[in-house]
Amino acid sequence: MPGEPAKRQKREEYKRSIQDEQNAVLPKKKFYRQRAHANPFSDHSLTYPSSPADMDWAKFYPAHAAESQELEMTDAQDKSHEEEPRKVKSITKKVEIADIGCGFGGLLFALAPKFPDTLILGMEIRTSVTEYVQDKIRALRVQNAQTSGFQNVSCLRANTMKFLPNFFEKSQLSKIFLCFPDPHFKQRKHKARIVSYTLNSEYAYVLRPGGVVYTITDVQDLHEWMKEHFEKHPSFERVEREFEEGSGEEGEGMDECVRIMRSETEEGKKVERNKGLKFVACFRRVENPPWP
Ligand SMILES: C[S@@+](CC[C@H](N)C(=O)[O-])C[C@H]1O[C@@H](n2cnc3c(N)ncnc32)[C@H](O)[C@@H]1O
Repeated sequence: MPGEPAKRQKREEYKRSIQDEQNAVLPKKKFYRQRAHANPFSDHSLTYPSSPADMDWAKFYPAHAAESQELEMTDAQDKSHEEEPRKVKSITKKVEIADIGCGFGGLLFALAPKFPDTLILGMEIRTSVTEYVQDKIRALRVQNAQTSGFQNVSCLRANTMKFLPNFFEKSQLSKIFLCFPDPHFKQRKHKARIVSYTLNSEYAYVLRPGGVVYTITDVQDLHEWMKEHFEKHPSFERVEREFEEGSGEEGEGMDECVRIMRSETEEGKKVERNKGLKFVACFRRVENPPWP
């Protein structure tokens, strides 16, 4: 497209101008917009740890970094006469809440002050969108330096369909959010949906017993699909109606996170403006799934 290189250059210049550790200016979304869909099956040049223990979490949550730890020398290192033991910076607590396909991060920014003692992570496949969330987190941390606000939230680029267990250990998470996932309407594209029997087994692996997967969408067909795939999975059970909807007119008794994902996600706001419907379904990780 004519004018594309100039536009790209302008965006890059803008990003460079605000990506300063001490910059408190919030980024402008218009410089980070990107094609709506990234193909989860293509080989993006993604970096990911070979296992959760190899992840440098301190880089993402610097206020929670612990002293560097020396890793014990492996036999291989000993034999190769490596002089220096490998060092990793560890972290004082582990990520417990994951927002999968976090988009521009509306949910993350709303959850961070609600769960100040919990580490929250957004995972997003689109580069520029991830950069927006990272730049906004940096600015909010500078703005809230006095209270250490937003030190508990971070975002990284990842294709969760391929690499979720590379990031999290078994039973590490207490909550997983799947908010307004891409619907992939056509039948031949259903395999790109973020919910499937196989992927649900991965969510069950990283989620602790009693932990909850939160789903919301404005596409009824996708809602039915997510319900069907979680309900038939032995590791999950649907939560109580009150948890999802509340008991009265005002949604009294509705889980706080359901309330937040209905109102604070970018897509949730869009649906609200267009007076559309939102379908919510939440599933609890059961303690001892029945053996098939
Ligand atoms: C429709 S948007 C919803 C964004 C946000 N959750 C919200 O509710 O406003 C879906 C997001 O999921 C991301 N996504 C799709 N497949 C993904 C994958 N395999 N791994 C990580 N992110 C993915 C897309 O790039 C997109 O930003």
